[in-house]
Amino acid sequence: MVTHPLIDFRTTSYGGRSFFAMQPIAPGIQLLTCEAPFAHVIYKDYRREVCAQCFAYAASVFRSINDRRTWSIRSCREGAESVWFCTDNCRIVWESGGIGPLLAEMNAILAKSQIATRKKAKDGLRGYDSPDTIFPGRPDVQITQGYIDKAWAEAEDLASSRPRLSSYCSTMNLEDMELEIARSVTSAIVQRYVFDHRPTNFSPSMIATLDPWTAVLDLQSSELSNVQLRPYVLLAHLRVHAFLCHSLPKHLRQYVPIVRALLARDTGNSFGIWDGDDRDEMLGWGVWVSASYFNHSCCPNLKMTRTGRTMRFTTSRPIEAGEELCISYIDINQSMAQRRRELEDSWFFTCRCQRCQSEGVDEAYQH
Ligand SMILES: C[S@@+](CC[C@H](N)C(=O)[O-])C[C@H]1O[C@@H](n2cnc3c(N)ncnc32)[C@H](O)[C@@H]1O
Repeated sequence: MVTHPLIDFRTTSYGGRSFFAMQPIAPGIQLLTCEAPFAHVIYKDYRREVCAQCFAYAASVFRSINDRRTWSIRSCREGAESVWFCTDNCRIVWESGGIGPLLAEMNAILAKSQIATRKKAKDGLRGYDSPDTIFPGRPDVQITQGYIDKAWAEAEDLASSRPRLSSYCSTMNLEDMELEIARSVTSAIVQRYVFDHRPTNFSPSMIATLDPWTAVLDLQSSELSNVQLRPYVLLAHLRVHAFLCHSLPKHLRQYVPIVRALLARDTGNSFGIWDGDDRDEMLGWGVWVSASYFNHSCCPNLKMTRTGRTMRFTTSRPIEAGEELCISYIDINQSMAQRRRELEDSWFFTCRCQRCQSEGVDEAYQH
């Protein structure tokens, strides 16, 4: 990981690894830049309104002109889905990067595959939608790591037999959100493929980090907490895995073993792709790998901004030597109880930041 010379990376006593200031740092200093997400998806409803290269949102740019909501510059290649851009320059950058055009082809394959299986599902055929026939246990069992491992072992076993997989998947009615998850995972697979087949004169401008996969595996997994809190997530992930094994072409299928590791990490490490600083609309999500090492604080000292695909982290106040460098994962203008609930429900941890600790002490004192 490439970081600023003023910052150090070490383990905290309360919440895994984090960044710290090695000396006093003035406000407005940019400490980390993450070029591009390793995995990302723009939601279906926004795809014509969000530039595929820089994520500019048409409705924000043309706010004063009510009828202009979609971009008009389009890449429309045979065998690939149509993709929209805010400028010709964005289209040219996207087309020259190698990842974009391959991803558009893969997304067209996924969309076709989903339409075919959905039609059969509507015709009354059953397939992958009866989890108990494939996966061990029942929804009312206590979910342990062993339970999840067993379910994944079953899913991998299923994927190893092409006829069984085709029979299950041929009538699978993938939910819209599952397809978004599949697209996000596919963006990581495509990026990994392009990285592995990069030419010797390769320029890393479109690739998230120089060794993206090792960095992703190093991120904290929240698989168990996520599935314990929302058991339906396990089935959704297993369905996405089966769908990708079934739908992706052979040269990308070899990367499907990364699906579980990625899904285990993306919930606790992804950032929303928002329309602007006011965060009115979330257009999709992405994983900017090294940005995921910032811990949360309800009194953060860093501001996070996105310009195009790039995430930047800048000091928002004077920082002392040794101070932890934190961003906020949530809206910090909420009460302590609301903040705590949101962090526990969406991020699976109890906040131990200084503000929560002092407000917690105050609260206990009042009772
Ligand atoms: C996005 S990761 C941050 C990097 C993480 N510390 C690591 O070692 O990979 C989020 C995780 O960090 C920990 N964490 C972040 N902020 C925290 C906080 N304010 N209080 C307690 N744990 C926190 C939690 O374990 C949470 O699931």
